[in-house]
Amino acid sequence: MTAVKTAFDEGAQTYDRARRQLIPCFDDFYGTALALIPHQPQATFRVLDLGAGTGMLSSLVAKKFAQTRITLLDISQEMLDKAKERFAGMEERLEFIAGDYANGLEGQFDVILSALSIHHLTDTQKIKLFKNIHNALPEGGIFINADQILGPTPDIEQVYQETWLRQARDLGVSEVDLNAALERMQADRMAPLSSQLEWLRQAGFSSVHCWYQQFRFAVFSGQKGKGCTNLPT
Ligand SMILES: C[S@@+](CC[C@H](N)C(=O)[O-])C[C@H]1O[C@@H](n2cnc3c(N)ncnc32)[C@H](O)[C@@H]1O
Repeated sequence: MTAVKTAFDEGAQTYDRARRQLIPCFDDFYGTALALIPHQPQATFRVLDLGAGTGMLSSLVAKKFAQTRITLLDISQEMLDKAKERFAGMEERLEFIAGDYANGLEGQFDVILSALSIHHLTDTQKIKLFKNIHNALPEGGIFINADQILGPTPDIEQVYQETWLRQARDLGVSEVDLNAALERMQADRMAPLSSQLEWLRQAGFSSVHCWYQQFRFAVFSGQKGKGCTNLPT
């Protein structure tokens, strides 16, 4: 995990500026994750954002759900420091924890979500994390993961990678930001979507489903208990 921490500590200052180019489907990707949260805008509930980084996803949650308490967990203190700047004035609703979620989770949450982070774990660590997430949720609680996935075959993986590079360049990403992203991606441990959905089922989740995919980018979830409780219809 040291390589991941170092990569994000070093990239924290410039991380935000190329997000919309590096995630060509930005609005649908984050928007789907947000739409899956099974609560009314005025509801009070607890959210844990795994690998929250500079708070991109948490900020969307905080804006849509004005009463939530959000815990931002990240291994990089530098990324969390940028998140603190983003949330200046809202601190009473937020908790910032510097730590490695592969080492276990503390506390109970109604919604656990993550964006572009869990692909840094090995498969064994992902399987363990999914179990720990299930344990940290109440009945009806939901886990939502918006992440990069590995192509299920080498030729499909090549299409994912080439499509991503072309789309990012078409959107005008600078070579500096693209190279920084490619450098960070050296530490990626992506897994195919089908494996991850199976690991969620094995961890005890129901209604395990991928709700959105655009080549490399997928949004999938599982609920604890009966499943599809209060999901948007
Ligand atoms: C690509 S950034 C995504 C940040 C944010 N979720 C977003 O959507 O912009 C990945 C983040 O995950 C964090 N991260 C990676 N592995 C982690 C781990 N095992 N424990 C905690 N944070 C981790 C990194 O430090 C980094 O801030």
